[in-house]
Formats: sequence, C-alpha cells, structure tokens
Amino acid sequence: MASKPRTLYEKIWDSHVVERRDDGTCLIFIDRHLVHEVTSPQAFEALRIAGRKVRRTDLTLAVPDHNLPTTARLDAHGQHVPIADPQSAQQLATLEKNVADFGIRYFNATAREQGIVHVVGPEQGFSLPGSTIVCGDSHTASHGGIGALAFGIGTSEVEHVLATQTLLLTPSKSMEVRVEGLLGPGVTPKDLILHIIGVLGTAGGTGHVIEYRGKVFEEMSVEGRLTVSNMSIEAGARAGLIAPDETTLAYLKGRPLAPQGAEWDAAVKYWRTLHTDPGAEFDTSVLINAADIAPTVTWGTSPEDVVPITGSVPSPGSFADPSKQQAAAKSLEYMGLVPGTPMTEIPVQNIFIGSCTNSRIEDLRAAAEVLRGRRIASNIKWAIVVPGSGLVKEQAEAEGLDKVFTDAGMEWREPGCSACLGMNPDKVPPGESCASTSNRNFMGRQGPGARTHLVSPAMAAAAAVTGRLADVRDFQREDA
Ligand SMILES: CC(C)[C@H](C(=O)O)[C@@H](O)C(=O)O
Ligand code: SF4
Repeated sequence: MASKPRTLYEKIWDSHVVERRDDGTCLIFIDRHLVHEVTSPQAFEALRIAGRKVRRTDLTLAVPDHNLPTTARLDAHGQHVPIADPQSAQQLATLEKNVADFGIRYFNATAREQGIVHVVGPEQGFSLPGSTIVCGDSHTASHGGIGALAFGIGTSEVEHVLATQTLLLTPSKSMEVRVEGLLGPGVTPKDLILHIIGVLGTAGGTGHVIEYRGKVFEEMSVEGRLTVSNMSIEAGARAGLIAPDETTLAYLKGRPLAPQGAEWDAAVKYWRTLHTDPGAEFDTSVLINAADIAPTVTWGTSPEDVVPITGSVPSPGSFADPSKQQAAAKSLEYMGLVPGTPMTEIPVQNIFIGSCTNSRIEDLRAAAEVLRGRRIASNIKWAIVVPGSGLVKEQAEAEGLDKVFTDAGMEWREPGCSACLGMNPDKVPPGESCASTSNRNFMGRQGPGARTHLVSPAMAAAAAVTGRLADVRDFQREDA
C-alpha cells in the first residue's frame, strides 16, 4: 500500500517522535541544541541545584553573541579587553563557567569560530537538514534554511533539553508560501521575506510551520535561504523550512561538524528524501508573485509595516482595520514620519549592516558592491559593518571587503548581535534613524527612541551613500 503523501514538516516531525501521547502532544528528540549567554543561566542553575548533568554534550554548542561588544577584544599586548558593562560581563562569565562545568563545546569571544549563534550553526555544519534544532532564541527559525526543523524555546525548555535532549510539543499546522517567478534586479532574499511578512502580517503564520516553495528558493543560495527562514518568526510562525537540495549539500560538505566519509554518504541518501511529497496537503497556502516585489523597506515599528522603496509613507486611514489605524498612527509618531512622504526622502543618520538575518559573506559582498569606490554621505553619523562570525570576517578580509567599507567611511567590527538589539554598546541614539539589515523594527529595539528601517544589505549601502533611504537599482553600475 502506498503511504500517505507527507509534507517535509511531517517527515521531520514523524522521524523524531519518541512517544505519542493521547492528548496529541509528542515527546520529540532534539538533535541539536544551541546555547547563548542570555537565555541559558537559569537553565544551568536549575540543573546544578537538581544535581543533573547535560544529557548530550555532543549535541550542544554554546557561543556568546548578544552582550559582547563588537570593538577589539584583545589589546595591543594580546590581553583580553574587559567588558565595561557589569551585567554583560557577568552574563558572559556565567556562560564561560557553565560550559566548563558541564563540559559543553564552546567558541569563546576570541575564537575564530565565534559569532552569532544562528550564523555559527550552519557555518560549522552543526545544523543539518532533517534535524530538530532548538535554541533559547526566537530566530532559531534561521536554520530552517538548510531544511532543519528549528525553533526558539523558553528558558525552562532550555533546561528540559539540556537534561533530557527531548521536548514535549504539540504539532504545528503547515503553511505553504509558494512564490511564482523570479526576483528582479536589486531584489534580494531580504526584500522577498519583508514582502512576504507584509502579505501575511505578523500574526499570519501563528501556529504554523511555513515551507517556502518555488523556483526562487531552488535558485537561491543557502545564505539567502537562511535570511528568509530567519524572519519566519516575524510572521508569527513557529518555524520556516526550505527543502534541502544539491545547493544545501554543496554548502555543508566538508564543514567541521558535518558528517564525513561513509556517514556523509548515508546522510546524503536520507536528506535526498526530505521534500514534500506530491499530493501532500498543507493546512494553509499562500501564493506570492515574485515579479510584484521591489526592494522593500519598513516605515513603522512592526516588521509587517513594509512598502516598496518606490512607495511613500502610508496614512493611518489607508488601513481597513481600526486597531491597525491606531497602531500606524502611533508608529508614525514614534518614527517622526509624515504620511505621503516618498520613502526615498527619509533621511537616516545611522547604518547597521549585520545581525543573524544579514551578516553572512554574501550579504557583505552585496553591500560592498554598492560601496566600492563610494563614500558615505556627510549626514551619516555612525555606520558599522558587523560580520556574523569570525570566519565570515576572515573571508571578507581575504576578499578585501573590509577595506571597501573602511574606505567608504564605515567601521569594521568584531562579530556579534551588535545594533540588532540594545543589549551591548552598539546603539542608535534617541530620535535618530537607522537603515538596518536586522529583523525587528520594534520601538526601542536598537536603543531607546531609536527609529529603525529594515532593509537589505545592498539597500543599507545605498542609504549610506545617499544619507536617505534609497533605491539600490539607481546604483547599478555601468560596467556590471
Ligand atoms: C535575547 C533573545 C532571547 C532574543 C530572541 O529570542 O530573539 C534576541 O535574540 C532577539 O532577537 O530579540
Ligand atoms: S542578531 Fe539580533 S535577531 Fe539575531 S540572535 Fe542576535 S539579537 Fe536576536
């Protein structure tokens, strides 16, 4: 008898069920657990009090990222530069103690491999297709870009996974976001996901795991897929997924923590079965036309507040829903924007290129491409480029990208979460605007009173050159 066609999500879920309970919940085996300094201290403390060990240290990887300053970590004498903020210093010291006490694999602040947890996982080949991956962090959805079922968990769940390597979960609904056609020039995976969130809304994906499907994803690099999947959470989804394919395999082969030799061959055989079967049904389907998408920017304080760069600031009255009208009015006041203003007339004083959404090598190449031979505008006060990991940084330096950025007048930093959120010294001053490649434009996200416009790396570079939000398609080079 032919088995019932299944979605990719169902295949991964089914293969990880340890125990199915009568109430529909399942005990799920967790293949990979990523840990950072912010959401792990209480979990380790609880283990300590209970006298428990970490069940599978081999499946756990820790890295500091959120609180680390992105300025030099070693001084001229090779000594560690102390962290000025006492709370951050304490949180990082606690992580160091916990990984040592519990025997967990750890990339410390000065390791080449250190970086943002969601950049490090795929880069090391720790995150693998078909695996279940968790982290006490909402952007764990990123790893869905390589075909893993990856989602954020709370601190008590972090403790549960550390202790048992399992989680008790309720299955999610499945959503297909099918994109027809291909992206136009200057339109990147970031623009695509911003557009998708604009269509779905920040609650559109609630209760669902989204599988992104269509030619555009088949032709997309792994870096781009990670960007798309990363922001699934901003559409309210539990996770995002993109089926692994030859591009995924080429990306993972030879990575330090990926399987090698016969194990690799066996894994590849299995990974090739990881796709949604023809005839499998999704609970929800959404169709997007890629040709409709322009380089996309946000105007408000929710990731769904998107508009093409060719558009203008909307008026609250343009929204049908009264609560959205109110929210829009509040957003516009916070952002200091007037309805009807063309997006390309909005000045910015700060530029942030980085975060787990857009700090991989391709992102830096795209930004450098725009900045090569150009200077940042005179009204730009602060412009930083923060590679997602030490290895991204090395690669970028080998390609001379750091020089392109510094020649343009930007700062080249050490890896970390940086100005994506105000947990470290990289902050946008109150009342100032930032063209940012990160994923959240919430009020105060980049610092109290900071005004965030979410953009792609190429668009951030274009904004740096003009000092306003700008259409990167106007920067297309004659010689390109
Ligand atoms: C600090 C952490 C818990 C948080 C998250 O869960 O996402 C952070 O990474 C973020 O992006 O807001
Ligand atoms: S880069 Fe930003 S979104 Fe990503 S984990 Fe760090 S704080 Fe969260």
